[in-house]
Amino acid sequence: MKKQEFRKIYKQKRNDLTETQIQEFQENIYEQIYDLEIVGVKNVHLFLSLTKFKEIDTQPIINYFRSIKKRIVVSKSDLENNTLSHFYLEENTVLELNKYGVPEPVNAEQVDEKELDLIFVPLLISDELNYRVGYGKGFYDRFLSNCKVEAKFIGLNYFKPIYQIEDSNDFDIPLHQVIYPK
Ligand SMILES: Nc1nc2c(c(=O)[nH]1)N(C=O)[C@@H](CNc1ccc(C(=O)N[C@@H](CCC(=O)O)C(=O)O)cc1)CN2
Ligand SMILES: Nc1ncnc2c1ncn2[C@@H]1O[C@H](COP(=O)(O)OP(=O)(O)OP(=O)(O)O)[C@@H](O)[C@H]1O
Repeated sequence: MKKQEFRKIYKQKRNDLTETQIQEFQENIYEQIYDLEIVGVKNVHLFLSLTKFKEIDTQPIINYFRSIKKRIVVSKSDLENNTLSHFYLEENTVLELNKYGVPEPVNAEQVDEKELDLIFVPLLISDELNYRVGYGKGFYDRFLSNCKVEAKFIGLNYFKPIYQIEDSNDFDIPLHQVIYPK
């Protein structure tokens, strides 16, 4: 199957999850994150959840990394070019919803991609080679292609990877790992 079909199916599957399933899946995902090896990690990039699409709530992950003194970085979308720029998220950073409903920082210090050590990536579905399907604008493919080679990309999903996305292309950057409920 191709990206477009997977996108439709997994948007629907996510939408169909019950609140109880979501709670249970999230707890399992958080536990796996708390067990990650994070030697040498200073700056952790996270997405701020789009609640209308029932994305995994990243706030507990943010709280965890803060508690162990990592700095949190989040993005702002440029909707003309489908690119992201990145900013430190502090306790007092003001957030505003963009056109898509993604919370974004308004008064924050910018961070270069090359400063990021660990990047959590939103996705609808991934495959056994860790290629991903997102909402189809290529934001993360552009972003990850500018990160340093030592940076680690970890996808977060409620669903187990499928065998293969048939139409992955040269722009698609495979993730190093995908965390899903086990
Ligand atoms: N939390 C979060 N932030 C993120 C992403 C993400 O997947 N999750 N993105 C990951 O790349 C980028 C935003 N990408 C998005 C792309 C499309 C839509 C969206 O609402 N699409 C509509 C169609 C709108 C249109 O085509 O104009 C839809 O799918 O119904 C939302 C976010 C950057 N920030
Ligand atoms: N590095 C890049 N430079 C130019 N175009 C790109 C780049 N990466 C992706 N694109 C283009 O962006 C479009 C969307 O890509 P794709 O379908 O892989 O999105 P996605 O990974 O599902 O979405 P997202 O990353 O926003 O979650 C495609 O037309 C692709 O060719």
